[in-house]
Amino acid sequence: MSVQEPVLEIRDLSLEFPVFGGSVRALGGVSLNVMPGEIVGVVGESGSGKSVTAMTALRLLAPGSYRVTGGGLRLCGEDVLAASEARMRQWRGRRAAMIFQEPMTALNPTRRIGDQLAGVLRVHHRLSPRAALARAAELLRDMMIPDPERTLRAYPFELSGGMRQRVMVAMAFSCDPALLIADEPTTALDVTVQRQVLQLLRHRARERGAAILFITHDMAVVSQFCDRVYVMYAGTVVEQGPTAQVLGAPHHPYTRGLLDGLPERAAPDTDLAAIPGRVPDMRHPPAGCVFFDRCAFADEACRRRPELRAGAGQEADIKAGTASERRVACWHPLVAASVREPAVAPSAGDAI
Ligand SMILES: Nc1ncnc2c1ncn2[C@@H]1O[C@H](COP(=O)(O)OP(=O)(O)OP(=O)(O)O)[C@@H](O)[C@H]1O
Repeated sequence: MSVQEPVLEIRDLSLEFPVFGGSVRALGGVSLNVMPGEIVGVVGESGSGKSVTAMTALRLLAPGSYRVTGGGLRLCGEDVLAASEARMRQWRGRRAAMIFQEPMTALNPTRRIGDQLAGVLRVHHRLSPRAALARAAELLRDMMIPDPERTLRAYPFELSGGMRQRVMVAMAFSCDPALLIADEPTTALDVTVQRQVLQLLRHRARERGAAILFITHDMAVVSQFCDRVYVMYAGTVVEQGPTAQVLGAPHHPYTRGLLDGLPERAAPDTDLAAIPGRVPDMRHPPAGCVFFDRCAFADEACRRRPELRAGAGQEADIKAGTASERRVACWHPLVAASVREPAVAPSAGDAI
């Protein structure tokens, strides 16, 4: 793999789940890439397709439960959809490792932490039991776990949520992957512990030169943690770009809606803004803009599907090569639309 090649490259991926009487379109032409060492966020409400994107990168969805209807993806330059299952087993952990939200479901409750961590190390690095345990202790120390030897002797239920998540991160790093895929890794933790785990995760990734694909519904976490961000809605990317640009001046009304829901953006003593309406039923995906039903600026033009393109004022940046893939899928991006009145006033009673 060359230095310039993405560790993960998803191109126009469409995927559906067959369900009784039809199918659910989970992804409708998603393109996304992660360069070596980058921390890339994927943010959106529940049901927007974040987890399906993450799971597909490692082909972790149950075989036979889904259909890829278009596009493809490459991990470290090689085709994930065409790879054999034996090849995928080699890639999982080594090329990309997954960190899940709830470590209790990923860790075996009946085995000590040391056995589980050393087990992974022995398989992947062919270490002796003694050397594997020593390496496991080192990995825990790297994650700032006090008294690693004691933690190695513990069962998962004996550890706090924050410690279990640190163990999961240590395990994810055990095979030195080029990419970590973290699906809501700290959602179950309180804010202080969440921050500690994220800082450690980022520090370790930077140290090892690993990239992170970070799945979350939390814009605040994206702003603290990610270099670039993809905003997903109803199985599509509606906006993408460097985090500071996207969060500093969102072009898509949906991104703006997510940001307006942040506590620090709300005026004191007011309710948090919520985006009116609900995500479309993806058994019958909308033909035009996926955000049509909930968008205050939607008009007749929006009955056609907008492609991802450079936002208003970006053309010069693109020519100069400084646009860093800033894109928005909207017929009325907010830079232009902010001077207009909404076409339809959102109904407050419909808030989710
Ligand atoms: N096994 C499945 N069968 C049918 N539909 C599914 C299945 N898994 C996911 N979906 C559908 O695919 C779409 C995308 O789901 P996905 O889990 O990726 O969303 P998400 O953004 O990760 O949401 P959350 O934050 O709640 O996990 C949703 O419409 C979901 O209902």
